[in-house]
Amino acid sequence: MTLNVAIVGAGLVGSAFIKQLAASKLDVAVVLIARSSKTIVSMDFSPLNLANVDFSAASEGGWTPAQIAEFLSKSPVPAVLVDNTSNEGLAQAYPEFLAKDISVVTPNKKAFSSTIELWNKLFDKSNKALVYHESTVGAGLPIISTLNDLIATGDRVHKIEGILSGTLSYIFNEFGSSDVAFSAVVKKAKELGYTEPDPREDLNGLDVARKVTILSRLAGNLVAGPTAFPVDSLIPKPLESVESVEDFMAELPKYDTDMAKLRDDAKAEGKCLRFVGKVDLTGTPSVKVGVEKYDLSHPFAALQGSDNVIAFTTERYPSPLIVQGAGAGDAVTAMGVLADLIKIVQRGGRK
Ligand SMILES: NC(=O)C1=CN([C@@H]2O[C@H](COP(=O)(O)OP(=O)(O)OC[C@H]3O[C@@H](n4cnc5c(N)ncnc54)[C@H](OP(=O)(O)O)[C@@H]3O)[C@@H](O)[C@H]2O)C=CC1
Ligand SMILES: N[C@@H](CC=O)C(=O)O
Ligand code: NA
Repeated sequence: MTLNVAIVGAGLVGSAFIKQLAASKLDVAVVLIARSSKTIVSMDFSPLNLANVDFSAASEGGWTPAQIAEFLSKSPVPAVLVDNTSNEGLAQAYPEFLAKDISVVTPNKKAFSSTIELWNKLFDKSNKALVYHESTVGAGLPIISTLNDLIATGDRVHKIEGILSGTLSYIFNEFGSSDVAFSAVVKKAKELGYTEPDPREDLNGLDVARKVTILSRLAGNLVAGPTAFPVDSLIPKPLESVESVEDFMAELPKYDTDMAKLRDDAKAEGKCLRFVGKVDLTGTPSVKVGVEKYDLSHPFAALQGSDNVIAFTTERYPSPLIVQGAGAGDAVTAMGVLADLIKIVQRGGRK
């Protein structure tokens, strides 16, 4: 076996990742699979059987990030943490893994949009372990790799602009093109697996703000974090203090007419609504996230389903380089995570 892998998180993305990994026959041994309260582990590093992941047989009790890092540090071959959770604590612990030469692959945006101090630790040149996070922006679409390649080869980014949320793309595509209620489309986006575990993180703009923070930082503009620039929220004011997701979803239909008015006003102008993120580095750097109106002839108006579209305007690409396609969903997100793991295997698990 070339590498030992711990998979933390076996929800929508994690389960799809396990299926794709099993089918890929990649030369790795999965030695730990964890959910929040159950952990399956092979203490002697013999490979777990991915065709039969049975949490019912696992003993109760989740492992802490420190326990997982300690276990992987004993691996006789290079080890990789695949974090398929949206957990903040695990994200904050990546430096502990990197310090033990354990590589990290993840679709979890939390670490990369956290403090600059954490960002610097993740990308410290002295780390021997590797960090790949393609699915943190645009799911499996080649956005992080494209931006990294542009920069590594000496291009200069002028602007990055796009629709970066699969959930909000789906909502505005569906809601904008029919008379369906806003709350019904939000519910459907959740059922389709596009939303964050808590869909309010999509609706309040924070998920897009996290992605824009990551893109801005990779382009060299080290914004302090996702709350350091203007972000529009689609959460009705009276629902901001609602505690549970269930109560929030139950209350949302009361505000359908407000959202319908926004849509109908845009329609009356011959326009449509889109939720966009922008990084502009042409003068004083600026970053923003919010709802904008677009002419129906604009490429952003013609998206389908959960499509994302990202336009990079650079010195070499004054007519922007555009990446477009499904930007959320279990299979397309897992594909980005697996492609990252394959890169780590190809590099032998170390820099
Ligand atoms: N869904 C999508 O389209 C996309 C998702 N992502 C990202 O992928 C990640 C996963 O999303 P998704 O699969 O939809 O989320 P889910 O809620 O379906 O799954 C999350 C999984 O993480 C587990 N988990 C949470 N906390 C811990 C912990 N402390 N220790 C161990 N396991 C834990 C949960 O355990 P349990 O099963 O016990 O609840 C669950 O299995 C998120 O970071 C999301 O932002 C990125 C791009 C697109
Ligand atoms: N909730 C996110 C999932 C991918 O990052 C989205 O809708 O884009
Ligand atoms: Na991506």
